[in-house]
Order: sequence, then C-alpha cells, then structure tokens
Amino acid sequence: MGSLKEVGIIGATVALAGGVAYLIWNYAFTDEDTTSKSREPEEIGTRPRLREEGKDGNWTYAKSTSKQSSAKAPPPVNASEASTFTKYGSSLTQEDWERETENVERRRTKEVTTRETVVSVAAVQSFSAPRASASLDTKKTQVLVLGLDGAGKTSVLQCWATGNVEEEVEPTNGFNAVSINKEELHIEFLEIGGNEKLRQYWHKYMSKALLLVFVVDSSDPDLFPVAKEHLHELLSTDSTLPLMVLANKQDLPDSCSITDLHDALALSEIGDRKMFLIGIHTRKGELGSGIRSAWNMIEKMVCDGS
Ligand SMILES: Nc1nc2c(ncn2[C@@H]2O[C@H](COP(=O)(O)OP(=O)(O)OP(=O)(O)O)[C@@H](O)[C@H]2O)c(=O)[nH]1
Ligand SMILES: [Mg+2]
Repeated sequence: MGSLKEVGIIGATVALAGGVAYLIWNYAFTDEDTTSKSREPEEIGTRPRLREEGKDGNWTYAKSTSKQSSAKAPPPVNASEASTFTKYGSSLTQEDWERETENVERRRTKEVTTRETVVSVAAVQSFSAPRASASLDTKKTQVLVLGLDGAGKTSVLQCWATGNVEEEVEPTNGFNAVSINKEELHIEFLEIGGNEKLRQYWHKYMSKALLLVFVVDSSDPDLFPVAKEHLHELLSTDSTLPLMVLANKQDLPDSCSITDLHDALALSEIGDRKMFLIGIHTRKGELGSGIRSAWNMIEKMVCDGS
C-alpha cells in the first residue's frame, strides 16, 4: 500500500503541473503479486480515453512498485577506468582530457528568472571532463541524462535550467554537467553525448546516479531498437535505479505515441523499479507542460531522497 500512496503523490504533482494527461499504471503490486509484472499495456483499457483527454498532447505514465530489492548498485567506477575517454578515435587519459580541453572548456554561470523562480545555472559545456568526484564518490547525487545522439538531451537540460532552448543546440561531444539550484534544492545533471563513440562510457556513470533520464526522439522509430538495446543494457547494471523515459519531439507530426514507445522499448521488462514515461517537446517557443511535469517529478524524487 505504501507504493499506492507514492503513486498518488506523483499523480498530484502532475496535476499541479497543469493539465497534463497522465496515467498511473497500476504496477504497484505487492511482493506476492508477481503476475502484474507481465501485464501488457493493451490490457489497460483507459489509455485511449486519456489520450483524447490530454489538453496538450503530453502524456505521462508513472509506474511505481513497492518492491524494493536489496540488490546494490555496481561498485563505484574506479579512477583509472573512469578516466579514459575517446575523442576522435584516440584514447585519452583523464589528465590528457583535462589538459587538452582546458582551453576550450566554457564555464558559465548565470541567473535566469523563470516564471516561478530564479534558477542559477552553472554549466560546463561539451569537452569538459566530468568532475573527478563523479567517478570516485559512491554517493548517488546525480541525475544521469542519456539517450542516442540527437534525441534532445541538451535541449531538455536547457529547458529545465533556463526555461528556454537556444536557437541552435550543439551536439555534445563529451559531457554536459548542469547544476540547478533552486531555493534549498540542488540537483546535478550529467549528460553524456549520445554519439556511438561516447555510448561506451554511459554505464560507467550509473553507479552515482539517483535517477536515469533516458531521452528518445519519438519521431525516429528506426532508432528505437538501438535505444532499447542500450537502455536495457544500462538497466541490467542496476536493478532498482528509477527510470524516467522522455519521449521527446512530440511536436513533430510523425512522432510515435508514448503507448507505442512503451512497447518499442519493452518497458514492461525493466523490472521492479520506479518508471515514468512522459511525452514532451522542447521546440523553441512551444514548450509543452510535459517538460514541466518531468521537472516536478525529479524535484520531488530528489527532495524525498528516493
Ligand atoms: N522538433 C523538435 N526538435 C527538437 C526537440 N528537441 C530537440 N530538438 C532538436 O534536435 C536536435 C538535437 O537536439 P540535442 O538537444 O542536441 O540532442 P542531444 O540528445 O543532446 O544530442 P547529442 O548531444 O548529440 O547526444 C537539435 O537540432 C534540437 O533543436 C523537440 O522537442 N522538437
Ligand atoms: Mg547533447
């Protein structure tokens, strides 16, 4: 029943976020109720109705379970393992990486007034190495933002940090660390670029993540199998890490619905963990409320420490 309460809170959060159609998948089974795990989305009859009721086409699915496995996350990445990066096909040590990128590292700190609050942003742009503590500290403090290249990870982070998206978003050829401070709240995000060369490093940052945000370009179904493979590979390293899948680019006419994306990514097979699937888009000037709902959920998870 604990999990049902939790789901209720999540629902309330979404409702407050402003008219986002959402559905709570009642996967909130007890330890004995293992049959719910294999429940197919098609069996949930209310989905199509909710789809129609969505005020802005954004959907939110929230899955929560009461079953908490005691399985531990993989051991922390050790320094030597974490400090090897590939850039333009050559292998660099963390030292080389930092030296080579010292001159191009662009740090910026700015204060941006959004509708509700002042968000101060300290962003370390592409080509900066992740903070050393990211690989050495075992404490889970980061929201890890992954997904194939072009999915929209940087755009999403910009939306959360500044409430807007720059005209041109550069591909992330390394890491993009964003720290968002809002009143008492401090959330660190780490995006790792999605190009093929960088994907091999994704799993190294799982041990420090308190949440995995996986961004998918919903308008490119050809890439769903690749995204699915990477996602499941990542999840296999941590059986309890909460997952938030952002079905991005819902503004595009051919974008896939989150129902179909749920199936394409085989999200019913992700095990007993909290899972959110949210339809969003980050197109300049037309931000939907899905992106705000996703933020609210992250805020709540960080506040609750769960
Ligand atoms: N139409 C549309 N375009 C989007 C949306 N979100 C991002 N884009 C565009 O998609 C492209 C890729 O976005 P990024 O945010 O750079 O994607 P990324 O996942 O960070 O990519 P990498 O850093 O290369 O891994 C950019 O041209 C964005 O403007 C969206 O919701 N709708
Ligand atoms: Mg990026």
